[in-house]
Amino acid sequence: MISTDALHEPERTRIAVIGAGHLGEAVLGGLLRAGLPARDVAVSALPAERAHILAERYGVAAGTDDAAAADGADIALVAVPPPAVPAAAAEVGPALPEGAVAVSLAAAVPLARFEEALGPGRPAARAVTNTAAAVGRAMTALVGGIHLDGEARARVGGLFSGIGSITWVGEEAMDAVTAVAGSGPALLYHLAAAMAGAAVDQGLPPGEARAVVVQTLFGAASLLREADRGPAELAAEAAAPGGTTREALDRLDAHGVPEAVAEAVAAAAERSGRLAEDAGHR
Ligand SMILES: NC(=O)C1=CN([C@@H]2O[C@H](COP(=O)(O)OP(=O)(O)OC[C@H]3O[C@@H](n4cnc5c(N)ncnc54)[C@H](O)[C@@H]3O)[C@@H](O)[C@H]2O)C=CC1
Ligand SMILES: O=C(O)[C@@H]1CCC=N1
Repeated sequence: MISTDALHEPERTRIAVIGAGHLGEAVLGGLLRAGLPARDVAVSALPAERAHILAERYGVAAGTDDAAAADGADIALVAVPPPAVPAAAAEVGPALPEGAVAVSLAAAVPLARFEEALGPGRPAARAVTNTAAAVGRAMTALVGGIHLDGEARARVGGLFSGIGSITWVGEEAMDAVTAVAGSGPALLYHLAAAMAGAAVDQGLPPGEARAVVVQTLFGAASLLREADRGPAELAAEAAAPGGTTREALDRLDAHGVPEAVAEAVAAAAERSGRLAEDAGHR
């Protein structure tokens, strides 16, 4: 009897991850966690030992050949360092099947440069995402290329929606988005480390301090996401007149912390612009 399983198989989306370092692995892990079958993923990573580790860890096909990973993929995610993007794209573009989409996850590299390296007519997009993809909580900003039609746009949007939230933006917003969505998690980890260290100074055991800080950040982020009030109102609600929170907020303001955060974000955005200039992309 002929098996009809194939007739009932939901449409597959085969994914290539080109360059699986910190970000590529986070996205890979998030996609698998969201239900993408490992058999539908091909990874290209350097050096060969890294590819071997990823194959063992995730049960995916992994090697060092970008074109081999892209061959047969519906969507190729290019997560190599910015200077390596043009060469990787030149391998990936010709290897992808007709209609398949290439997405650059690299900071700074303009979409037009990525499209040029992929070759003529290739549907493409640029994404800024972050390592919270690993737990399905990424923030991803997407820019669509000139050959990305509505169907392909929906496929790319759907893929990134599986690992967090998405927004489509104009490319002029990408330096700012890179500073906030890309670099932002590290700013918050930096803050978390300072808070945990301070809690230890105040007498909490390190394990306890970490657990308290993590749940506090998680709770605050969750409330911020769900409440109908913004961050200033939520801060005011937590700061009773003459109380402890007011004391702490006043100290942060006296040290210019809001200005320092603004300066840090501006520096990251400016660095994103300079990265592109240094690589001759602007
Ligand atoms: N780490 C992060 O949180 C974020 C990173 N990005 C972007 O993602 C890209 C990767 O960043 P990270 O993962 O942090 O760097 P990483 O250095 O951890 O990973 C890059 C990986 O690409 C590999 N590689 C280089 N050329 C390759 C090629 N031709 N084929 C296959 N693999 C190749 C390297 O061996 C390395 O393992 C960068 O373009 C960065 O701007 C963007 C947003 C956030
Ligand atoms: O630090 C970087 O350059 C990358 C891009 C945004 C986050 N990480």
